[in-house]
Amino acid sequence: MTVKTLYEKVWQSHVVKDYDDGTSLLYIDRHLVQEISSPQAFSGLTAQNRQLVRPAAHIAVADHAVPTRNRNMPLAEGLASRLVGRLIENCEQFGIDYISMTDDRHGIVHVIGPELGFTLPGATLVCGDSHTSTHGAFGTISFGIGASECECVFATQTLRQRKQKTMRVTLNGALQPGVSVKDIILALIARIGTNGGVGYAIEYTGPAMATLSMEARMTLCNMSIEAGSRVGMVAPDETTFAYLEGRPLSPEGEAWDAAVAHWRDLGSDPDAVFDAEVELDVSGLAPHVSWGTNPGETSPVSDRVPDPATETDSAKRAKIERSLAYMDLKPGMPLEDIAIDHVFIGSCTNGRLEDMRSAAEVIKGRRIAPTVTAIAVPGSAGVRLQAEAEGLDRVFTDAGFEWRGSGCSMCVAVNDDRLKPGERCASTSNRNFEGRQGQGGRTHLMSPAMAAAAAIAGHLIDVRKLGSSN
Ligand SMILES: CC(C)[C@H](C(=O)O)[C@@H](O)C(=O)O
Ligand code: SF4
Repeated sequence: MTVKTLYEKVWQSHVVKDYDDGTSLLYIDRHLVQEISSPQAFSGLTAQNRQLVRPAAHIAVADHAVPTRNRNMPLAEGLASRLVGRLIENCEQFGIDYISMTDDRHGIVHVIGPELGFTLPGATLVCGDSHTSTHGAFGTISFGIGASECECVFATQTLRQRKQKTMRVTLNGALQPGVSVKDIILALIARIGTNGGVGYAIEYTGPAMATLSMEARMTLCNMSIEAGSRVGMVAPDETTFAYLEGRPLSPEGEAWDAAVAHWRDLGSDPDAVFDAEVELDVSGLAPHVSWGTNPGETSPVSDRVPDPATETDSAKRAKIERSLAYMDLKPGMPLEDIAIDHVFIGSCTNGRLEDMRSAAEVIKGRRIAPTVTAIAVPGSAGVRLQAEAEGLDRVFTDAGFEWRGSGCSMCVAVNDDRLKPGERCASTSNRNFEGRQGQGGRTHLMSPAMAAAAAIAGHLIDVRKLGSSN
């Protein structure tokens, strides 16, 4: 028996057929469906008069376009009502479980998959959404697919794919207080670049990794795609099993015991060889913020805005110049001098309970700066309800935040939550592309604690400088 990595084990157990060109037909266990990427796939099925081979393998939810306010009101005519209406019709026609906006299971696809126990170790899971890498935190091969691939999964429950190379990212040391997994992934992307992971399935491992909660692991795997990697994975361990036990769709009784026994064997063999190795010591890591227009344009918050004049590579220099022009930043200014207008705490990267807790801890007993508008948007109704049970909603609203209903919201500005041209936002989301949070809007990516600190200070600031509020 040859030694294998986690990725190779899960891959091999799903191969239906290997082709001569190096691709394989993979069995796909599960498929999450959202309103933006599915209409074309459903139309394709209808046009060819095809049915789903396994309707129970799919769950649908509208997360991108739905409003985060007034959720009990009918949707006003517009994009959201068209997209949601179409998804409901399609789910009825094809027999898919549709989770409505007012359902307690509602949320961003990548938040509810794990919450429901739909995401399981050793499985293959796809979604027409690039942040499907999130689910790899469970030792799942999960990746984003295009509309025609969604159609293929609906009709055949298989996909023809090329196996990725493997990259091991070893996280050494231990995080200091005030520093979080978001800082790890931002630092990693700054180091390897937004193309550094292209063609690789990343496995995160190492002493710092082992101590991370499932929610933190999801944040890590979520942003693998921002390093160019479609797949990010973590080997299942006791933390994974404890998270999944008792979830609505998790196996039960003897099936649970058998599943755990299988999942324990999924970890990479000790002698397994990876195509690429990256090591990161997280001990001295400072909180990071992005200053540019891709997630790799990120620095420790104590740094200054880079000066393009010091960059010798002309293409890189031009990119920095363009980023600074769009972001309206001056070379050499301290990052902490950047004043912000908005704060967004949410998204499939950092809209989970621990994120809400960590932001609430910073703002408790404080008020947001008078120049700032701030929203906290739980990634799911489950997160919202649990946060409310802990009184976190009051912590946010007492500080001047708005507390909203679940969805993608200001991460992508497909609904009404968006920046106006020229506005600047401290955001816990994953993408800072031009116009991402609204046309002409400017995004600085950071952790929930750092975004909370920015809300209080009115500008970017190292959360560790704020000290304790009470
Ligand atoms: C709308 C969707 C297809 C898109 C994605 O693929 O990721 C969105 O979720 C995003 O984050 O940009
Ligand atoms: S929260 Fe943002 S990144 Fe995640 S699925 Fe929604 S739009 Fe995409």
